[in-house]
Amino acid sequence: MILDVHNLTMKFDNRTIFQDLDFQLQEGSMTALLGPNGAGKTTLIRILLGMLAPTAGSFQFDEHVKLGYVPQFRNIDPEYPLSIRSFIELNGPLFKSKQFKQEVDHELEEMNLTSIQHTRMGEASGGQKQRAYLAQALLDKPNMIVLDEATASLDPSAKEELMALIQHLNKKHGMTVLFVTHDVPLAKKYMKEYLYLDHGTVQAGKIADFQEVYS
Ligand SMILES: Nc1ncnc2c1ncn2[C@@H]1O[C@H](COP(=O)(O)OP(=O)(O)OP(=O)(O)O)[C@@H](O)[C@H]1O
Repeated sequence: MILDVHNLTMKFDNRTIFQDLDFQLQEGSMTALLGPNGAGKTTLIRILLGMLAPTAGSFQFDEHVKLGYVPQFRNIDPEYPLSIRSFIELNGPLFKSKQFKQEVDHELEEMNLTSIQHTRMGEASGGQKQRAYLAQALLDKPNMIVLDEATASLDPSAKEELMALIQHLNKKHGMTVLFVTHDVPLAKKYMKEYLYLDHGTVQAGKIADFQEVYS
C-alpha cells in the first residue's frame, strides 16, 4: 500500500466538503479521481500534498514515496520569455552541472519535447505546456505523481498524447498515478482504478466497473 486514508474530513467554516473518507492506493496503481464540480477533488489533493490541513482524520504515505505534482492548467502569458527548456530547468540549481543538463535532456526526450525545447513557453500549445510541467515534476524523480485536471482544455490529440506518456510512466517506471479528471471516457481508456467523490463520500473500484451515477 502506498497511501492509506482514514476518516478524512474537511469542512470550510461550517460547510462539510467530505466526511470520514476511507480509501487506500496500491503501489503502481493508476487511479482516476472523479466526481462532479465542487465535490472536493482539488481539496482532497491539496490535503494529500500537505498544502491544506484536514479538519479531522489522517492519511499516511508509504515512507519511500516521493511525490510529484502537476497543478491544474494555468494560463501562461503569451509574452512569457522562458523557453520550454529553461522553464523545466527552473526546477533545479542555479549552477547547472553537466549531470543536471543530461537529466533535463532525458526528460525532454521522454516527454517528446526535444525538438521544441527552444520554443518559448508563451508560444507553446496547451499540450506542450502540460508536458513541460510534467517534465519539470519528473526532474525530482518521483515514484508517485498527482495530476489535477491535466487534460482539461487540451484538444483530443494532445489529450491522448499526454495520457500515453502517463501510461508509459506507469508501465515502464512503475509510477503510481493519481489523476483528477472529469473525462470519464478518457479515464476508462487509460486508468485502471477509480475514486468517485460525491456528496461528501468516496467510492473506489476498478475503472472498468465504474458507472457514473447522476443525481
Ligand atoms: N479555501 C476555501 N475556502 C472555502 N471554501 C472552499 C475553499 N476551497 C474550496 N472551497 C469550496 O469547497 C468545495 C470543493 O471545492 P474543490 O475545488 O475541492 O472541488 P472540485 O471537486 O475540485 O471541483 P472542480 O471539479 O470544479 O475543480 C467548493 O464548493 C469550493 O467552493
